[in-house]
Amino acid sequence: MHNALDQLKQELEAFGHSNDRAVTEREGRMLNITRDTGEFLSVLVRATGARSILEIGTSNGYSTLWLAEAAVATGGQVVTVEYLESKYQLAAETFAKSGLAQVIESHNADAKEVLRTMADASVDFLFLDSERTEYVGWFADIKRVLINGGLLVVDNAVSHEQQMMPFIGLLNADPDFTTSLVPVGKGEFLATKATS
Ligand SMILES: C[S@@+](CC[C@H](N)C(=O)[O-])C[C@H]1O[C@@H](n2cnc3c(N)ncnc32)[C@H](O)[C@@H]1O
Repeated sequence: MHNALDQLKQELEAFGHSNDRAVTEREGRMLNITRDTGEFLSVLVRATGARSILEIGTSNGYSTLWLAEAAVATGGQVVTVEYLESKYQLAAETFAKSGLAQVIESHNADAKEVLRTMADASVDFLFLDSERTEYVGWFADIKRVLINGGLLVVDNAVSHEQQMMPFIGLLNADPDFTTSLVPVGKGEFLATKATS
């Protein structure tokens, strides 16, 4: 374990917990993934050898650190998207301290627009942790940008089961996806694309 990086992760965990306890308004909350989800993402990126990694929902960059650390191991790159300027700036500070900035491309943009302009089959690994009510509308582009054999991981599949149902229903009903719900953290829904 890289000590300075782990120290930064621990600081962000402590900040996220205290901030989110004190702040009620959603835009001011960090809503970070849990540490075990970070570990799980790290294993998945390494095991799949993913190089082109897209994260939707940066917040202050905590989950990005786990993805970027694994991307170093695979020789990959993480593109991360956050539409709130304030959180994009917080994430920039996180990345500058992380020693991982060289593998992170951070965008202050609406994920819908980023997805719309991305090339077909350009993403190996997509981590989706954003505005859940938007996911159904993004489904066609998510499917289009994933490579054959690519992996989609969606956070909050257990913590927000009802809200996630329409999107998970789409993935489960699509014969091009093989899916699994994993009870790690807030519930990670995995969908791998394999079109013939
Ligand atoms: C749950 S938080 C992400 C937490 C982050 N993945 C982590 O674990 O550190 C969701 C983030 O998605 C952002 N977001 C919501 N809708 C978005 C959109 N349409 N495009 C880009 N970002 C969006 C929110 O501003 C928020 O910061």
